[in-house]
Amino acid sequence: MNILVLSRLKTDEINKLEKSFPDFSFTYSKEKEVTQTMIDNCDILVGNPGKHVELNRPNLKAILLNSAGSDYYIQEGVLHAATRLANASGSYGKAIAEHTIGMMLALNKNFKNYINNMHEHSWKSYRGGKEIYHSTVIIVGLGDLGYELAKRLKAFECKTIGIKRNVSPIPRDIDELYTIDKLEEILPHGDFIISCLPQSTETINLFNKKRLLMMKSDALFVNVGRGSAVNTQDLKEVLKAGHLYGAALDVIDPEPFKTDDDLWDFDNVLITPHVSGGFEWDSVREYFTELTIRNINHLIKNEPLENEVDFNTGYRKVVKYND
Ligand SMILES: NC(=O)C1=CN([C@@H]2O[C@H](COP(=O)(O)OP(=O)(O)OC[C@H]3O[C@@H](n4cnc5c(N)ncnc54)[C@H](O)[C@@H]3O)[C@@H](O)[C@H]2O)C=CC1
Ligand SMILES: O=C(O)C(=O)[C@H](O)COP(=O)(O)O
Repeated sequence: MNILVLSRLKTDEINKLEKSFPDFSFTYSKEKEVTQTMIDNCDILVGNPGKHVELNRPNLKAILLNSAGSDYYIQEGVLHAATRLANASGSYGKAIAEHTIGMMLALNKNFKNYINNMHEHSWKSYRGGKEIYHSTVIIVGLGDLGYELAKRLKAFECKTIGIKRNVSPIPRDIDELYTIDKLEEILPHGDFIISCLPQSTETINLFNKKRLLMMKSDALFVNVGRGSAVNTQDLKEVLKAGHLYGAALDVIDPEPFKTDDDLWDFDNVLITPHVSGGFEWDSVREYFTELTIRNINHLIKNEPLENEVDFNTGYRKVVKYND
């Protein structure tokens, strides 16, 4: 079996992977440097190849993506019908929970202003702010990202409300769980609304003007899922009208975000360039390496893959929480 690895693993993780499958041959490449010959000679692809190579090839038994999102790969004709697809959900929650709490605090506690003021050596203070303590946090798209966040928000004594597509048993650290049809009923109750939604036909533009205005006028909106869930123009209009405490966006539509857009200049907005989860974080690489080993073993035994992507919904068939 030939395994082509594009993911940015470190030496220890590569050794672990190779030791688990001593009879297999491993090839490594950077995502952008992968060639068609490499693709055509491999059985299992680990990572996310770019659009410059043709993936609709019968030799590809499986692609084990290193992203949780699989938006591109599920499109009609991108993969051969025989190719199985798994995503990397479970890998990113811990890193993204820290980033999300960091963004919340940066806006709530005026850190964004204080950092700006340091450039001017200014002692100016701000009286306003917003506490996370005892607040109600609504997590829309409750999967790995949302659950790892909820777990950490319990240290702030928050009430956590999860919203997902299908009903399931209520996970620990989630106080209330609703399906997406209840979104409009729930939105007015949140002090913080966190979108962890995948991109799908159902989620594109979900946060439009009407739903943004349903949020409390001092709610903080955070997006760490996919930018397409939020109508950027509507968000700008709502913020300009003085509604919402602010917005923290690690993902935004479009990406990269236009340099001349005035949203960059809003005092109550924090934008990070889609960096909350990444392979520089140990937690991400560690989980992903173990997941990859488990999935190659599943392939050998012809078993269903962990995180196998459902081509209809665009995310994994079974959502598991990692505790
Ligand atoms: N900012 C970043 O760097 C990253 C962003 N992501 C994005 O976050 C998404 C979520 O990742 P995970 O939590 O790992 O996925 P997951 O598969 O663990 O959870 C996704 C959750 O979203 C819910 N969902 C899907 N469609 C929905 C809908 N229409 N309405 C309500 N809920 C819906 C599902 O029920 C599921 O519980 C990924 O698909 C990816 O697009 C993931 C990793 C990194
Ligand atoms: O896993 C995801 O989904 C993400 O957003 C990653 O952190 C980055 O994914 P790509 O931008 O490489 O698809």
